[in-house]
Amino acid sequence: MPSLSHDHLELESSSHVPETYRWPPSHRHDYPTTSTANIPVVDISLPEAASLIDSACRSWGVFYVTSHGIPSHLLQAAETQTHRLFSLPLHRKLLASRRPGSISGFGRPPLSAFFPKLMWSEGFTLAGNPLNEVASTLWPEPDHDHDSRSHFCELMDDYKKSMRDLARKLLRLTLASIGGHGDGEERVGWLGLKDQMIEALQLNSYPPCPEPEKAIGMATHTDSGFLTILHQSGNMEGLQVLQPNDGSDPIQWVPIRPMAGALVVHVGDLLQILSNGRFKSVRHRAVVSRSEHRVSMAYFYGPPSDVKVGPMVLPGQCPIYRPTTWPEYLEIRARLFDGSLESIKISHT
Ligand SMILES: O=C(O)CCC(=O)C(=O)O
Ligand SMILES: [Fe+2]
Repeated sequence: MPSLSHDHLELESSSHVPETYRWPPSHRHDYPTTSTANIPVVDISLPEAASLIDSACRSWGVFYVTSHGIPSHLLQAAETQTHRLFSLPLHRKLLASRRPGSISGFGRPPLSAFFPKLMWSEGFTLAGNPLNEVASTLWPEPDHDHDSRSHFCELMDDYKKSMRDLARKLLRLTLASIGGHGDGEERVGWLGLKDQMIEALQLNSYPPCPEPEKAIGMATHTDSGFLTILHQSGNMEGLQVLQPNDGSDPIQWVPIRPMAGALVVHVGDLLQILSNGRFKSVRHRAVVSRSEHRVSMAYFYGPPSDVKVGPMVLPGQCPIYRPTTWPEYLEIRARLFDGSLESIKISHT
């Protein structure tokens, strides 16, 4: 496989999509794309927010959240920082490359390993490592880069804190509807382990593509944690979700367009496990544009690393998944990818 730097040069300078990025039509057009669909919108200030979330997680596995309390200037400033990071020279970004076995750093998304072609994107994962360590790699000159560094750290810190609070609120509302009679939260001791919940911030950059119909920004996948909160560049399409097949509608790709004042929330695999299959993790992907440079910021939220997540079941129900920790589940995904949830199903025959 060509080196990342070589790929990147191709990405930046090409007037066509090189072979290594050219996806077979069967991958890109596996299902038709629709232009309209009623993606649920949940105003979390409403008294009925928990039941709206329950319905959204059961039907779509994705929803827009409004009244989330995160100021638009913070979202905008974090987006600007993301653009700044990706516009750094390649050699700087490569200094912060993801090391083997690590989640953090610059590079292709780990899910690349499961696809025969490369994706038209760059990613940067901020997970666990101190922000100033990352920032001093990207902006190494102590005097000249001091402001860039501290600005980046302050903003990303604020952004992560706001996302953490929102994710916690959303998870509480979600738990109210599983495990019976609103007692979900008391039945999961780990939600009290506030500081040990695991988070990761994934910054994605999708440069303009000369032949967008031949490339894919991010291939079809589900997210692995409980919830993902996604902010995307305003007025730029890219994210699509696969409409779940409820037997009546055909399976189709549905664009999740940016909505002013709203963030996008995805149900991840661990929430599907926790809810014993009541909620479905949403399959999604990102497509690219001929003229626009889109960025997105995905905040992943999950349990403390040593907590086994198993189904919360009502009396008389059987658990359909065996308990797993997030790191164990990531190991399974690294081997089986799409088959991971199926592989931890309990057979009751
Ligand atoms: O860029 C997007 O809209 C999707 C990003 C995504 O799915 C991810 O980072 O897991
Ligand atoms: Fe995702």
